[in-house]
Amino acid sequence: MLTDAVTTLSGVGEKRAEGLAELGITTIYDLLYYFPFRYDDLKVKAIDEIADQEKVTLKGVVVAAPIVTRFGPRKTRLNVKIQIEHTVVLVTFFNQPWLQDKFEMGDEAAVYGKWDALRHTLTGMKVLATQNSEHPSFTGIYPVNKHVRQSWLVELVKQAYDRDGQNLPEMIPDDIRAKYKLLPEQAIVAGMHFPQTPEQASAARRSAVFREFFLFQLQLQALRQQTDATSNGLMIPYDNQALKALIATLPFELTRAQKKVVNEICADMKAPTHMNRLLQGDVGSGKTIVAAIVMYAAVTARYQAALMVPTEVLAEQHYAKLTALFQGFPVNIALLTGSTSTKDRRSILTGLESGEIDFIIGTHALIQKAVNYHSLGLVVIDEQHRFGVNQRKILQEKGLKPDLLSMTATPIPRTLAITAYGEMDVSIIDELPAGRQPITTTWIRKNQFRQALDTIKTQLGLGGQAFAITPLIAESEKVDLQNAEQLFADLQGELGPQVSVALLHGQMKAEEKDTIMRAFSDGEIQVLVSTTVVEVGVDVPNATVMLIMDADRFGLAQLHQLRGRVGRGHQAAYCILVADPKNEQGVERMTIMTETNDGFVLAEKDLELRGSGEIFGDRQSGLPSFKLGDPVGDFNSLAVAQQVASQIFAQDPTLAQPEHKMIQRYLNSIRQKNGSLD
Ligand SMILES: Nc1ncnc2c1ncn2[C@@H]1O[C@H](COP(=O)(O)OP(=O)(O)OP(=O)(O)O)[C@@H](O)[C@H]1O
Repeated sequence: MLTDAVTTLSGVGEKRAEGLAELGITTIYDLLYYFPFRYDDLKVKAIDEIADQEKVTLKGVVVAAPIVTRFGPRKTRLNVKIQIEHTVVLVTFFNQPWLQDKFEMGDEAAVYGKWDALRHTLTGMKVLATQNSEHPSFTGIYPVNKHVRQSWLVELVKQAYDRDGQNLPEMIPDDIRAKYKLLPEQAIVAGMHFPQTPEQASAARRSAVFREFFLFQLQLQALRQQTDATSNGLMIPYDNQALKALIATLPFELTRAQKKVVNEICADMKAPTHMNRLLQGDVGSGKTIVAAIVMYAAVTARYQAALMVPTEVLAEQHYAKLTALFQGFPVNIALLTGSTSTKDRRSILTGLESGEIDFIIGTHALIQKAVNYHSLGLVVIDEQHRFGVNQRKILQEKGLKPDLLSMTATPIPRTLAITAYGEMDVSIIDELPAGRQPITTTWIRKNQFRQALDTIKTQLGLGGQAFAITPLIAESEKVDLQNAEQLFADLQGELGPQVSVALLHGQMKAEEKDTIMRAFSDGEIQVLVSTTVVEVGVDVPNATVMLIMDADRFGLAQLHQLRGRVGRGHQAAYCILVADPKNEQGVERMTIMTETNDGFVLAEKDLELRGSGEIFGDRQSGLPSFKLGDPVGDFNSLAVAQQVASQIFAQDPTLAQPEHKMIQRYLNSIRQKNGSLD
């Protein structure tokens, strides 16, 4: 059965089951829908057919024995020459010295890698068996981990498919499937896992992407139905005088744009309709204070307000800020995250239920089953694309259908926003607070690193602080950490012991991260070396330098977010991108970063470049992330899925018709899965 555990398949022991669970696979169904993220075409090609940078397999005779050389502290290079007809090709493998044993002079070798047409060299990625007729030449590559290897996973999928592939329920109703020429489920699964040709894979992908969007849109529709059902939502009659009193205590004047959006949001909250509003504002435009003001509005009308943010670092920071802001005001604020102690948690839960706590700030800990609210009237979600629809839905159910305000720093076009999030109103903060100095962005090559050091030294001399960021390379946490540690050591060495440099990374305990962030915020730490845990929302106005290593590995939206961590005070600020881009796109991204500070311009460019699937890690794109589909590249599919899902709900609101039974069951199962997050 599809609901059986993967352990019912042969060969799945405890360790492997654990490894699979880490990948989100616990049942046969999960396994069958765990798709490759790309395909490698291992077919051997002739040299003159290969395009520059294309990934290909070359087969030839080893004509020079392999040589391993070391460079840098822990890096190696393995060179081997193979002859293909009359051409000798140099193949280089980085950091895989053990492959040396795979090459014998005079033997035939097949190597898969990336072709450099100019130099006639191949950067090797893997060595293939030369007689591999039983292995298909077109193979899927899956995200895996140390207990789950590619080849084993493929075998396991086959086993599951042979056993249960014919039992897959059809999620997409027949008429829709026929109308849009979509494959049935079994064909989707087979085509995604075992395609013979690129064409078969892309046909399967087309249907699989639609299916993914369709299921997502069904959830959006369910959420919408729920909020519509209370056709008159909450009326929050806030106390305008109290708001004015709060605003009067701020150390700055609100910008015109901030005043405008506060008015829009407050009017919406006061109206008897349900609020579903998106607040867009570029990095540093002052969204947090807007959130604080409208949350206070809810409190003055005796409702509770919740602020949900994507990381603990951010939750801590907002908590500290809001606590300071509301000193002297009758507001009881609490913080709830995954690392809140059991004792504190218990008293917070009691306080929320009794209504004693007015404001709660936290991560997705806020939607755990055990959390009950007394009178939740307003929910603010920061960087909503980091949360799933269902997580939003659960938070909604926890209150009296509270008003909802989502915040994002990424300006996405309205049609795209609506299609990706459902119908909503949009408020925009279109100006930055007065007195901000533009950030000067420069792009340097790695061998010009000295220049970056000079800027950092000068800025530290002026009393400023610096961030130094290394990218997350999802394939290996170990390498990420190594890179960050190396940069930390380099900077400490260069800047000398009188400068306090600290390292912050994703694998640290929340408490540790928090202590470091606080010390940086208080100016005790001058240089903070970090993996991208500081990317969103961190606010340290005294920081004036943002150094980003391997900047070409980031997408534009993410670079803009990172850059937005500086230039938040009155001093001039600098963003230094260090990168040796490997292709045109990388060069283009670096260049445009140096040309504009405007988030809107960058967002447009980002969407334009995304189409080609170039961007590395798009968590900052402001859009929900899908396993397969790309809301930009596959926009049409997303739009059709929305249309179809909304028609289904319009015709059959209770999903009682037989052809919608599967959909109803699916939505219920999702609900149960996420409803028990504890
Ligand atoms: N009207 C204003 N005048 C001066 N400073 C302001 C104003 N509004 C906010 N600030 C300050 O600007 C900084 C950035 O504000 P905030 O953290 O709210 O930005 P944000 O929009 O949330 O940015 P991000 O998306 O980068 O997190 C803060 O230090 C805040 O105190």
